[in-house]
Amino acid sequence: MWLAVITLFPDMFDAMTESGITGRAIKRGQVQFSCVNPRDFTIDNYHRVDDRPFGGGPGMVMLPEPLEKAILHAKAKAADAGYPEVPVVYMSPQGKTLNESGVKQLVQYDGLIVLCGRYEGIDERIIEQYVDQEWSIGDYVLTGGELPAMVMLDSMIRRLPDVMTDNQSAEQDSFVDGLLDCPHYTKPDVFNGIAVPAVLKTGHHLNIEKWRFLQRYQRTQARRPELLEGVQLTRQQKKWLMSEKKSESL
Ligand SMILES: Nc1nonc1C(=O)N[C@@H]1CC[C@H](O)C1
Repeated sequence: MWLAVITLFPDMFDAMTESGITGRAIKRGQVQFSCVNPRDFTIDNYHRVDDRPFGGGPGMVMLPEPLEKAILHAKAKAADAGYPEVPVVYMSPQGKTLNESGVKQLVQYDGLIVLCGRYEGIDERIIEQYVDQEWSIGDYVLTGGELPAMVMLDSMIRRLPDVMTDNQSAEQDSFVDGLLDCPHYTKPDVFNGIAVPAVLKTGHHLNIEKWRFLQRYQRTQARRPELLEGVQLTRQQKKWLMSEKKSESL
């Protein structure tokens, strides 16, 4: 996957490119990643990238010209790399709230240009002319779009084929089928007097699968009941649920 991030703070992305599973995917060439800094496209002596908002009010707004030049530069780089049609995604609280289905949609693209705002945001005319999708990581305001971009890109990169090894599989993640994740345990058998649930040590894979499903269903029911509306249970899961409800009613 070809990725370019337009940001005034490219060094922030070292957290994603220099370590972990995302860093490994980039080093392996599974992801081509680069940053484009709008400040490199300024023409004034002060390298201005922002100015005061028309109509007054607090804060500053990112100037459209450096952003336009940075976007066009990123599009040209993508085309040179063999990706002529790369969507531009702008991270903003006004965007659609990112969730697992949004990640699944975004990771289908061959390439993406991610635009990170700062200050009060960017000139609206850039959004109107160049932004294809606006995405938000939640209803709160941050100082910049860089952390939201890293959150979104992290969730996308881990879903690319062969990025996660078998035992890091993304298939059993939370939300992958609409349910929250089950509890996880590792050594030691007893920690601070609390033992690992016995079923997990039986080696009986079907019983373990049943236990994990019931834990996920009950945890979702207790913490995020609204998620259950979109859950499609398998025949086996419905049977497990029925038998659990019967045993509870006894
Ligand atoms: N929540 C979010 N999800 O994506 N982006 C944000 C976010 O708060 N962006 C900041 C708003 C002003 C500043 O320009 C950057």
